[in-house]
Amino acid sequence: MEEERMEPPPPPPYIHIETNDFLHRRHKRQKEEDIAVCECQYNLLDPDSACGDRCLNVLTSTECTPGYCLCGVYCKNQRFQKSQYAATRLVKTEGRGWGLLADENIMVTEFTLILWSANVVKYIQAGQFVMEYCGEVISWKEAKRRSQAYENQGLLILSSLNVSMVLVIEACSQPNCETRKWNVLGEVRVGIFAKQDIPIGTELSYDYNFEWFGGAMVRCLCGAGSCSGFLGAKSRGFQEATYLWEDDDDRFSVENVPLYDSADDEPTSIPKDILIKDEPNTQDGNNNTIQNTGIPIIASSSEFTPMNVEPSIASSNEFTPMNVEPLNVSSNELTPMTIEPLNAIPMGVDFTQNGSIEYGAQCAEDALQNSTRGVANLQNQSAPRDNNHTELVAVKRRPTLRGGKAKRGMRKQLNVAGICDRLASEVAREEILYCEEMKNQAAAEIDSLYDEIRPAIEEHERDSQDSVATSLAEKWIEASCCKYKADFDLYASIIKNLASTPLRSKEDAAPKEQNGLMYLENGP
Ligand SMILES: C[S@@+](CC[C@H](N)C(=O)[O-])C[C@H]1O[C@@H](n2cnc3c(N)ncnc32)[C@H](O)[C@@H]1O
Repeated sequence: MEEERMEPPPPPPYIHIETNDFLHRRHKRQKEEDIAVCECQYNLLDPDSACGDRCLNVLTSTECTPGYCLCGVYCKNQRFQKSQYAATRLVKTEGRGWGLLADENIMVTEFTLILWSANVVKYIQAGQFVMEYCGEVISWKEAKRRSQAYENQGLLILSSLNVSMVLVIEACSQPNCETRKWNVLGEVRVGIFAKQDIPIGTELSYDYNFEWFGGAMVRCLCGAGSCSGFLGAKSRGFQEATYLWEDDDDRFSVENVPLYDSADDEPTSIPKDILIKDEPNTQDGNNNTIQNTGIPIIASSSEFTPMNVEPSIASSNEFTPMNVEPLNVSSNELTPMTIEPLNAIPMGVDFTQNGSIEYGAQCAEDALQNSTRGVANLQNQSAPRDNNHTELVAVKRRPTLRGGKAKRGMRKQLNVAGICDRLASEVAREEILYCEEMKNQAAAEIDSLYDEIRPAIEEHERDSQDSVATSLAEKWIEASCCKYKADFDLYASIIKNLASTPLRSKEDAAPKEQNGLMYLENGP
């Protein structure tokens, strides 16, 4: 990175700017009650006393407000306001256009913060302020519009003559600088700070955290060992465009990010009195385990075949055979079943024409629909073969689109009432309906919470600087977890009961028609 001092060729004409230009709103005025006043008092013998590293404002990345800081003109915590930049100079780089060199030794100072109350000593590194990152401040909407326009043009055009020197700093995967946000007179401002000592003559760099929206892919020439090859290569857009994606590849979907060890969870939130109704458990220890070998499972119509679902650990690409243990029970008996928590994303079970079973990771609704269909199809097969029974049909996977977004639109509405209608056991129906009620409540709660936080989100999007309050974020996370848990409980309950509860006989349950579709038919 070290380059010899030489006179650079003249750069193209530009106007050097040192303030932000707000395009979508007025500049914020700091209210008096929002002014943070530190406790520093200037001591001639200790220059660091005037808002140095121990200043409460410095420690919270807030600049002191002139007229309110007791250190007056000695206050050292007004670097953005006074444009106290490090000395730099332009340099023409090899293949990367113009860059910026340190024109003085830029230092990282280390200091100690003592948290007296907890008696904890913590070291914090404070890098020297290099310069402010300033330019046009635009709304998210405008940012999206511009990125779309750049994408359409296939290139990035900096059409403005107004240039902050920061715009010349190069991208690097092992940069010597970083960006930090500071609160300056009520506005958030972004600065470039040294991450390490930078000797004079060294080129400055920081990680752009560049979001790639499409268009040209720019090869990164930073030369760092850990370089990812292209500008924006770490961004989602770039990765989606360059990785090989397959159906059901849910790498980025939120559902698949393991957040906690579910072994610590309570098994279910369904009240015990609903789960343990005193219907007899007729499981008789039948050990006729059928391994799934692709042979269709055929049972007589009077037999009810509960499924024993073993806990399975599967990635979306792995095939996990499932043990199906047939049990002979009379249609009036209920065999409750325990489903162990799955250490995997929800499994979709597709029954195909040749009787083999396909497993695939899908979203919970998809899994449920397929399981429901699978069980219905399985039961179709249970009647004698010579009576024009509906054949098992090949289940075509719906295409999974990138990012999981489009999948949402394709989800089918779950017909809980229809499923319940087919079950002979009152307890099973009650349990499923209870779970549905819980799911609806959780959905209503998250909807009303969204309405509550919408103003904060909109404000956040407008200003792109005020964080959503932690308490709101916590509420949101809690409500989301409740919603996921309620969803899971409902699906688990349906799968369990479909697998373990006798169906109502044809006489009991006339086929239900909805929107021209027959649900959960047991055959003619
Ligand atoms: C913010 S500008 C930096 C100033 C630029 N060098 C110039 O002369 O205008 C970002 C552009 O610089 C180039 N650039 C910056 N860092 C780079 C790197 N590590 N490898 C390749 N090109 C880089 C890319 O063309 C990028 O779009």
